[in-house]
Amino acid sequence: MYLSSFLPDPDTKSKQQKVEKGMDKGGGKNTSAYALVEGSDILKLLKPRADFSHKGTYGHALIVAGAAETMGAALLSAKGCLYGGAGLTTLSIPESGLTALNTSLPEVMYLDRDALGLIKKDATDKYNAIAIGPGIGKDKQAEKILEQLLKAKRALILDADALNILSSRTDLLSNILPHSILTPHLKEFDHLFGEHKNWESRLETAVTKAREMQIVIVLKNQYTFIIDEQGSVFINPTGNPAMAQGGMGDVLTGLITAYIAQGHTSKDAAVLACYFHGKAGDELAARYFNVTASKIAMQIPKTVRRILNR
Ligand SMILES: NC(=O)C1=CN([C@@H]2O[C@H](COP(=O)(O)OP(=O)(O)OC[C@H]3O[C@@H](n4cnc5c(N)ncnc54)[C@H](OP(=O)(O)O)[C@@H]3O)[C@@H](O)[C@H]2O)[C@@H](O)CC1
Ligand SMILES: Nc1ncnc2c1ncn2[C@@H]1O[C@H](COP(=O)(O)OP(=O)(O)O)[C@@H](O)[C@H]1O
Repeated sequence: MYLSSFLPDPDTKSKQQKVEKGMDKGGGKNTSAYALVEGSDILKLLKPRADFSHKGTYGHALIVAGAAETMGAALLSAKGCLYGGAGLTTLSIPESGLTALNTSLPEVMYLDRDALGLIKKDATDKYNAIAIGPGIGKDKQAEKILEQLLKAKRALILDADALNILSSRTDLLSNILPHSILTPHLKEFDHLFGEHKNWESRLETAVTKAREMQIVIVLKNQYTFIIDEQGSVFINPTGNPAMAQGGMGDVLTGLITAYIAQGHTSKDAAVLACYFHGKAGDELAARYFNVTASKIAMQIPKTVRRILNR
């Protein structure tokens, strides 16, 4: 299989560039080999729910998201995290969203925005994973929250408006810690790292930036590319156009956060989340013409169970 099969550009130089099957064959330090994620890779990464385990075993995730008009993005991320199996999920939203949170997701806890300043360095507080971005907006207040979290010197999952803020505050990029995960779609990526004429050059930049910053980049599209800290590129084959609806990325962010909370590395968390997100969408698309983001989140435990039972 060739790289061009996974790119929307009809005419790309890399037509003859081979994509290997199986994650173990990912590109090394100085190569740009592409590896296709397969179900067998996912089975190797999944951690079973162990006997005698409890909520503490599966980590505590914190998601900083939402604003008055985009509270839905926060709720969808929290839903992704909850259904992704985090032991505990806490959502930091504006207080105006509390009733919506308590009525729609009673399992999820709330953290006041003012308490974000208490997040400690080096994971010495109770959160095993921290995500910021879905629906937080791009105003000064959102910028301040992002700056504050970056100061805590923790690896973060950065999505949506957090990426938009970084595009206009590029000085903050140097505060992103190694093993952080950036989840841009095409436009967010180009705003952040410059305009690209085609996907091949966009991918090259993603590889360079992931290596330079020692981060994981989840470059979202029909086939999402996951680029790890060494610049290895993993292509996610799951997902379909029935999933092209708002809020889908918010759920993905919650899922990634759930897998980090459960102790996976940044690359593995991103690979697992993208695979299951798309696979849930594929299962639903067999029955529904289009699938909503909420439905994807709720399908995740069934999808994971099915794959484990294979
Ligand atoms: N319920 C809620 O509260 C929801 C809240 N949300 C939250 O709101 C915030 C802003 O989100 P947003 O959708 O307004 O802006 P953003 O995602 O930057 O898109 C802007 C434009 O970019 C383009 N574009 C996007 N994807 C593309 C792609 N893959 N490939 C190519 N182009 C692509 C497309 O432009 P077009 O192609 O239509 O010209 C699109 O119109 C953010 O924080 C998010 O989390 C949403 O999640 C929805 C549910
Ligand atoms: N046609 C498609 N095929 C497969 N996956 C898709 C398709 N359209 C969207 N998605 C997935 O949905 C998500 C969209 O993310 P994003 O653009 O950030 O959405 P939002 O901001 O509305 O939450 C990505 O994970 C992307 O891979």
